[in-house]
Amino acid sequence: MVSKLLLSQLRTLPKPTHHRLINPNFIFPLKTPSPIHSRPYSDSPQPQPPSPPPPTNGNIPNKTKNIYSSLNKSELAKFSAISDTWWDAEGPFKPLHAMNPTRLAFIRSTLCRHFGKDPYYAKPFEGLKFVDVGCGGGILSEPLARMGATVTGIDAVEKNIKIARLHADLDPVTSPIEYLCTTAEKLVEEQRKFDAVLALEVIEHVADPAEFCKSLSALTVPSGATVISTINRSMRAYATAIVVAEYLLHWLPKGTHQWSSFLTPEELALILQRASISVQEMAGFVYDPLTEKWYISDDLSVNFIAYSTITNE
Ligand SMILES: C[S@@+](CC[C@H](N)C(=O)[O-])C[C@H]1O[C@@H](n2cnc3c(N)ncnc32)[C@H](O)[C@@H]1O
Ligand SMILES: [Mg+2]
Repeated sequence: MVSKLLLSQLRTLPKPTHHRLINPNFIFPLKTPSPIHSRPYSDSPQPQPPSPPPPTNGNIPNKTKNIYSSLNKSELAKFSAISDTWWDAEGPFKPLHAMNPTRLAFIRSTLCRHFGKDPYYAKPFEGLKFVDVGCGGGILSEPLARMGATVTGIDAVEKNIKIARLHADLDPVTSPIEYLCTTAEKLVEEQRKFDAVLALEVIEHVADPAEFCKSLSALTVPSGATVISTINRSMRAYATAIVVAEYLLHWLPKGTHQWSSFLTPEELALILQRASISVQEMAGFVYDPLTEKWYISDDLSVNFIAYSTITNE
């Protein structure tokens, strides 16, 4: 009976496919270092890299301006459909709520070290400007604001930004958060700069991770830091983050993640390096089903996070 139920759940499971970075149709300049935005950012005409490959998988083409767009329409539709559940700790974002204390511990420790702040102080990030790229309903932006940061939260889904705004306005400590429905590349065009740029669990949902990292780099001040988390493209991640989390335990809606969109830690480090970002520290997040808690670990095989700095070339 149980095995029949499991089989019926697994029948619709997609098989792992090639990652887009190794997909022959995906043009990734492996040999020649890609031209990177100049720093400081200038909107005067710059030598332009060759046009990106035509968007696939629902990516939104930007024909009018010929600028890169990180938007992947089908990925955004998934988040739009569940936007009203952001603050339901038992809903589809349960894993992010559960992971939040652990990832905030990593952020507090690495960024306090980076900015020479006291991690034991209640508001160590006072005086620093942070941008939370792909902020969703604000479950990371809010604790960052509580730790004293001046936070801008951006998301491409309008409904997410509305939820984030409503929730932040419930508390005077979080109400100063600036929430914008926009993209990292648009903020780059506006020449916005931040001390720390965070994009947690977003890169696996964007149209082109390498270009996305260049935008994150361009948003970071030269002495700043970036923090990126995602899921490793390992068989273990396929088994746990997709088969178990989506198909067996229903923590996330089926189809939330495409295994082929995951990056290995090495691939992430490589595309960050090409965006003038140098990884300083990586850590894994491991779930313990007995305590139902997430822990920081050296095991990068499923969920992992990277703290990086800007390289001054
Ligand atoms: C898994 S959620 C992560 C939310 C938040 N960073 C966190 O960890 O709590 C991914 C978010 O990224 C947003 N997103 C996806 N692609 C985006 C893009 N190209 N630009 C901005 N936001 C994007 C989605 O709308 C969604 O809210
Ligand atoms: Mg994700």
